[in-house]
Amino acid sequence: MSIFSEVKYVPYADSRDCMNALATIEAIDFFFARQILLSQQQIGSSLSPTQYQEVFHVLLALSQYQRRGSVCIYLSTLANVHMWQAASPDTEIEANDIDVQSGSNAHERQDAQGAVAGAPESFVRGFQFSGIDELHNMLALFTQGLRPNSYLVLEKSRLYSKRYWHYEHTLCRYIAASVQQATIDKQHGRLISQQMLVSETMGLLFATPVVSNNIPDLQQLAVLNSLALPLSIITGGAGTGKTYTITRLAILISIVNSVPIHAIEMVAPTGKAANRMAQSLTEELAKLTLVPQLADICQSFSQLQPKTLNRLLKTKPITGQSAYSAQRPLPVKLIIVDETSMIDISLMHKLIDSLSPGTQLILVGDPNQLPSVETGCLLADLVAHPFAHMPVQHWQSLCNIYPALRLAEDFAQQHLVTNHKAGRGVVNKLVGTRRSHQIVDSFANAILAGDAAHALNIAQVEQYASRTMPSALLNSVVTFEQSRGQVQILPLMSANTEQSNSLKYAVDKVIADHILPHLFNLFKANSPDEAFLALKKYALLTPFRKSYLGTASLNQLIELALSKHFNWIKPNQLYKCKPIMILQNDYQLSLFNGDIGIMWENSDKELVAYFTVDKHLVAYPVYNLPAFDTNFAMTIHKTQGSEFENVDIILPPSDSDFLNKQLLYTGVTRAQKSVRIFTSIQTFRQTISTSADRISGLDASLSAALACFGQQE
Ligand SMILES: Nc1ncnc2c1ncn2[C@@H]1O[C@H](COP(=O)(O)OP(=O)(O)OP(=O)(O)O)[C@@H](O)[C@H]1O
Repeated sequence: MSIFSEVKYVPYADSRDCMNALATIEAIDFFFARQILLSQQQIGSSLSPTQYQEVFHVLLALSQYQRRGSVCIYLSTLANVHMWQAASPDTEIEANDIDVQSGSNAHERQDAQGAVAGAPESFVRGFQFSGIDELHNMLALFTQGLRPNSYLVLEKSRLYSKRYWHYEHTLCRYIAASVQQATIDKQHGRLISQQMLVSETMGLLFATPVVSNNIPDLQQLAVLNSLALPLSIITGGAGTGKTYTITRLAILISIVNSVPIHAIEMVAPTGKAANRMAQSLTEELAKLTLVPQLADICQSFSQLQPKTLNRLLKTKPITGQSAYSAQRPLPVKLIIVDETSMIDISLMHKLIDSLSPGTQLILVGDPNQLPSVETGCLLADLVAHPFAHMPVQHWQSLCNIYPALRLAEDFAQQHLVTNHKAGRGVVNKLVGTRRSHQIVDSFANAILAGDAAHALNIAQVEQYASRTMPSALLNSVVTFEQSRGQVQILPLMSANTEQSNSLKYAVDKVIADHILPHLFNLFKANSPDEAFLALKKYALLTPFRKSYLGTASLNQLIELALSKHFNWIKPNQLYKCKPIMILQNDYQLSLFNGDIGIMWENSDKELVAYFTVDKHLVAYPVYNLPAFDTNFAMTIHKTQGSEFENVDIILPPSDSDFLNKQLLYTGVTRAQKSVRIFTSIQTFRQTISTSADRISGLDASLSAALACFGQQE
């Protein structure tokens, strides 16, 4: 490619020029699009220079969508759209407010404000895409001209990077093969011959009947259903009894399907989640071991050590290569994966690729939580597909295995079974939290439903005077307070004071009035044990790590405020009772990214860090610790999988779709008793009307794969 032709087809001199012309585009998008265009050797053969320039913009969009977690883009989302225009002047002023006060860099500003600050409006002109037919023809011609090992795939109107297309297709083929009706029927046939064993074991595992008042117990139904399926998914919100259910399911599978303990693996995406799975497993086994007939099997199950998915696959940290693959499959018969919502498409592909034929896979998680940090939102996509629902013949097979279910026939007809031909009964949904306060649960569900009116109704909003606030950033900042079934809204600061014109004043006031009283309980602790109990009672969450209202800044502000009350507290230093969070996994020390510890003196009066490992307090010398941070405030992302009695969430305004209902739902469902959200009504409404939707082709690809296998049956 000569310099001359590059200038002709890449419409920007360099990445800076491109970023100046297109708001929210980053340098990496420019280099991605340029690389693909320039590696296209037949450039100029079938498309005009103007068309190549439009293809260049489609590639920019693909890069941007993938960077934000989508697996592909639909050309229809671009058709006739004018993208990447300048933001409105109002928004820019607001963004500048934050910039001045926080000193955050451009990237963080983008997180906090939707990446609009900086370039004057006249330069941020955006790009107008053509209609769908033109776009489709252009991309079809362009991808046809690509070399066979090219980076792009156009399938129908979905444009993928080849890697993601491959992951999605492999996954859909695996799923379709696993849930073929013939496979399911065969399993049911086998289980019917073991009816007695299933029935007796269920009676030992569960204290209540499988059907009461003609309504099935959803946990037991999930267990019976999953027993027969090569692939099943168990979903539910926090505290709906997922671990309770999978512990019993694993025992039942082990007994009925004759799976030895060494052929069972329990895994989670992070070390912290695996640790938590281990704790819940231990608790459930302790209860079951009281049933004499189950004591032996519980004893064997206590040897199970939940681990991270990468640990199971023996993935090398630097190369990312796993020891297990299609060539060397995992010697495992049953794999239960917890916190599946956090798993990205590439890790899931790795797991699927390394399964031995006949391995039973059970995916567990809450599809409404934040999607994975990397690409895709697999669990939510799978749950939304019609294959989730149970076909009539599947329900009847279950009733044959477990005749007691027939008492729930009417319920099943109304709520469970479907006539949809794609239905395979793969998803088992648990409902009703057994842990959180009912009002927290209702509030979280209203957030999820995007129902601002209902959520605000639950919160009993009182709005405060806002005329003294300086900008949209501050002018309706309020506090929602919700405790023990009550929800209040309190003013962030008293109105009509000179000082209220400052964000710093507002945040200091929230810290002094609302956050410190909770933290004082931590500093009353007389031992690390008591300190850990205090940490379970309260957590302060924010969406961001950087920016003025991010964890780094809040931790500093809180330390400063605390140092005025306790003269031995020195900001940025270690001191007794300081909470810390581990930032990277250390398998040897059994410390994992997201683990929370507390600084305390040991018997030699040295300051050491205490962590709870396998339910025991373990002291670590500070010099031995992996990277860690102060932890008075933590990001919502880091608290996924943790729970606290009372939770405060700081929700600053943002134009970015980074603030969305899944993020807020995840934060709110960390609370067992009460949650307060420091925000404005406007930001609250905007957050819950925004969804963290990521684009994938899973729905279409899975339907096509199911249809393909259906024809073979
Ligand atoms: N059917 C049941 N009968 C009695 N107790 C139950 C039942 N189901 C769940 N529990 C209890 O409710 C609590 C929450 O259950 P569990 O930990 O299984 O929920 P979870 O959905 O895994 O929660 P999380 O999303 O936080 O991981 C546990 O103490 C568990 O023992």
